[in-house]
Amino acid sequence: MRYITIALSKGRLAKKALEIFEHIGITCDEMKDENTRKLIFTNEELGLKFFLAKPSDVPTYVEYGAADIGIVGKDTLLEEGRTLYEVYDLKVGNCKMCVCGPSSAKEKLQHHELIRVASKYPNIAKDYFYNKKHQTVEIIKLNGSVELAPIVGLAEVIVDIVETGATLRENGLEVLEEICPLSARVVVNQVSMKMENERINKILSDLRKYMENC
Ligand SMILES: Nc1ncnc2c1ncn2[C@@H]1O[C@H](COP(=O)(O)OP(=O)(O)OP(=O)(O)O)[C@@H](O)[C@H]1O
Ligand SMILES: O=P(O)(O)OC[C@H]1O[C@H](OP(=O)(O)OP(=O)(O)O)[C@H](O)[C@@H]1O
Repeated sequence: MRYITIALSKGRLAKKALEIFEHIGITCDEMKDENTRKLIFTNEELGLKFFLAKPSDVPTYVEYGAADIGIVGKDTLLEEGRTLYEVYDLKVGNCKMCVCGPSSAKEKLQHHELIRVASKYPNIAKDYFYNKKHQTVEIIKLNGSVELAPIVGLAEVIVDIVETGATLRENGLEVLEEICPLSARVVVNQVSMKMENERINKILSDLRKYMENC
């Protein structure tokens, strides 16, 4: 029997995803060992393989069929723009994508001034400013600690994830505009959905039943 392969996003979402899979009888104890350097894990009994990948790579593995199913944040899906089926909202990892900055940047946004926008998510930032707001801005790609950008004068505002708001508060920044809500999604390779329909649909319907009873 062919294995069904599931790609999980390393970091925040992996633990939450593994917990949900455990509730529907899909376990992978080996993967919980935080000291392991192993990259791929097999549950022979269930005919499943799991692997952990960098969140931004999960949609790539799923689009190419190296993984049949993926668990990934909506932010990553929007940013990567891959061709796959987004089938289910797991309603965990809830946060939102926002334009943030010091309160002094509010007016610049309102007056559509030519500002610099720093983000780990340049495509989301472009889509928001160019297509939704019809505002010309300069987008600067960063890889983390994006809140630094307005503090040190690299950009007037940032486009980033806000969950509790603590990072913004502690750095004298605030949400200036909300772009969209985010959460973890289940995605499926388009060919696998047809070729392995029965087995994939069983996993999806078990997930759905569990989530409905939460
Ligand atoms: N407070 C939060 N900050 C960032 N991401 C969050 C938060 N809450 C939930 N998420 C979700 O978790 C995912 C990111 O997880 P995590 O922060 O562990 O990875 P990362 O550090 O962004 O990965 P990378 O190594 O690619 O930079 C996001 O894609 C998002 O969907
Ligand atoms: O609203 P909060 O609860 O403070 O969470 C939001 C912060 O968490 C994330 O950063 P992360 O910890 O992933 O580090 P990074 O900036 O290096 O990506 C995100 O980019 C924000 O900075």
